[in-house]
Formats: sequence, C-alpha cells, structure tokens
Amino acid sequence: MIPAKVEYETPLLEVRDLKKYYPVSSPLGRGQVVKAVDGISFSVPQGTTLGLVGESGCGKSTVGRSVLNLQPPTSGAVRFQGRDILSTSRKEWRALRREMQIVFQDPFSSLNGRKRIRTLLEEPFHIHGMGTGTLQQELDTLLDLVGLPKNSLNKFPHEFSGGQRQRIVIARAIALRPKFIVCDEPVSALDVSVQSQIVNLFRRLQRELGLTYLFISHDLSVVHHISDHIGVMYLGKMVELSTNDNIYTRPAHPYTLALLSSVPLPDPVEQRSRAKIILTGDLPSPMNPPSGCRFHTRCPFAEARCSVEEPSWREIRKDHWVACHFPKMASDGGGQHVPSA
Ligand SMILES: Nc1ncnc2c1ncn2[C@@H]1O[C@H](COP(=O)(O)OP(=O)(O)OP(=O)(O)O)[C@@H](O)[C@H]1O
Repeated sequence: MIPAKVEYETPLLEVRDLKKYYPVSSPLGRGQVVKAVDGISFSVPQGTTLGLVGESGCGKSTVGRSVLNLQPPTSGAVRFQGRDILSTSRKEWRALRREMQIVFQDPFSSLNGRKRIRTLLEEPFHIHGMGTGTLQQELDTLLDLVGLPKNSLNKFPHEFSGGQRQRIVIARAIALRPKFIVCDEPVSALDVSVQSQIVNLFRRLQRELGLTYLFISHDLSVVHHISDHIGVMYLGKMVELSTNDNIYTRPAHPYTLALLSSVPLPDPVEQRSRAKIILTGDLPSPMNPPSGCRFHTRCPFAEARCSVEEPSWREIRKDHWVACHFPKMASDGGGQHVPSA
C-alpha cells in the first residue's frame, strides 16, 4: 500500500512498493524465499534526511542497497530525480552512479589498507575519467571538508583512528559531489564519543553541499540528531513514517513505542507521558512472516483482527502515517486508542 499523500514537491528519491526477496540456498529451505523487504514506499525531498530505523534483520540495509541497485530489487520502482534507475542504460547508470553514493558501517573494511590516502581519494576521479589537472586542489578541498590535516595524503589507513577513517570514507563518497548518499549504519562501529562528531560532520556536509541522505541506523538517538523524517521498519515492512518530531513525541505504532521506550527524552514531562512497551521475543523469520500484522506476535495491544488482517496505511495526522489497526496517541497520556479504521 502506497501512502499516496506522502508526496513532496521535489522528491530527489522516490521509492514505490519496493520488494527484495532472496532465494533460500540451504537444502531445507529450497524453494522458499526470504522476504527481506516486502513492499516499501517513501520519498526523500532534496536536501533532507530520511532516517530508517528498526531492529537488526528488519531489512534496512537491503532497502539501502536496493535503491542504489547494488542488489536489484525483485519488484517496485526507484526514481531518482524523476528517472527510473532500474531501467536505465549502462551509460546512463554510470552517470547516475556518480550522483548516488553509499557509506558503510565499517571504516576498517571499507578502505584498502595497502593504499595511501592519496591513492584512495584519487580513485573516484580516475574511475570516472576526470582529468588530473586540478586533482591536488580537489584532494586538499576534500580533506578540508571532512576535517582531516593536509599531511594525511601520504599516510595509510592504519595510521588513523576509527573516526578519522570514517572521515576518509566520507571524503571518497563526496569526492564527485553526489546529490544523494545512503549512510548505512555509518557510526555504529565507532566509539560513542566519536559518533556525534561524525553525525555533526554529516550535518555540516549536508548544509554545505546540499546533500540528501537515507540514513540507516538501529540507534534511534543517532537518527534523531540528523533526520527530517523517520521511517520505522519491522520485518520487511514500513510500519510508521512521519516527521522526526512526530516520531519522537507522538509515536503511534506500538513497535515505535517499544523502540523508543529505551531512548530518554530531554523533556521529563514528555518522558513520563510516553507509553512504555518492553519488547519481548525475537524477530520472527522473514522466510515465514506472521499473518495479518507482522508485529502482532509481539504486540501487547494485539486483538483478534491483527492476526488475520494486514493493516493498511492511514494518516492519523498531517504527514504522519502508520500501518496499525489500533495506533496509539502517546501525547494523550499513552495507550489511548485511535478509532479503528
Ligand atoms: N544476500 C542475502 N541472501 C539471503 N538473505 C539475505 C541476504 N541479505 C540479507 N538477507 C536477509 O534479509 C533480511 C534483512 O537483512 P538486512 O541486512 O537488510 O537487515 P538490517 O535491518 O539491515 O539488519 P542489520 O542491521 O543486521 O544489517 C535478514 O533476514 C537477512 O538475513
């Protein structure tokens, strides 16, 4: 189901009913598929950040890789600047790929340890056939943008800290001045003290270069610091999508409430008024997802209807979409039912 009203004037990226199924390779599961992403739709307006949150295994990274066509989706549409990226020619794709980059979680494995920083930063320019005329100037600008000293170029990755290595990875990603970056858990491998510096770097680069991000993280406080909108995923589905403010102060899906229960709010009044849900049990298998609402097996508010009927998207307030038969109005004291659709 597509949240038709979640349309923005100038979305840089539009994803419609994206599905990614992986065939199971083990002998026991032969013929079955893992429904890693199962019909997800969203838009990201230019210059903004959509945060994507959810437990490990809910399909966040698969969304990130699928929108860049690194893993071709099973079905659905991905439009970048209005162009369907899944049906472009090779030549068009090459040009588009310059505009769309990805930063992965692990700065240790993202960089070839045998190459000097100069070589690593020059690679994007060489791969895309850019001349070497102003290369030194480009490298100096890149180091400046990501806050690394000029003498970094002749060093090797192991001579840097984790945070500095992630700065090098980011420098490579922005080298060709892309418009869009998938940030896939880009601070999860870093010390907490360094995480906020890298998040602030992403924010500054967004302002200075007009970047648009799909920012994937299992950590809601990280996503809170950078996102304009937030999508909450559960077992291959988007269950809630709204502004950062709505998700944090007026979460409506019981799963979002559960995720937020462990995140402290700066305002103690809001903290007290937010319903608390402690999540129990493991994420069910995406090979055999529960019937009806996929969250019903772990939802403390589930009713009979939830196990048989899949909830459709509904807009419970402006720009606030939720897929739940009985969404909550947490700002009303928590746990109050919105009338069922
Ligand atoms: N190449 C693959 N082949 C088969 N199954 C896969 C493949 N990649 C991912 N999956 C499965 O798809 C589901 C979603 O995985 P995905 O990595 O997208 O989740 P995630 O939310 O990003 O979790 P994490 O943060 O742990 O990476 C998981 O059940 C995973 O095991």
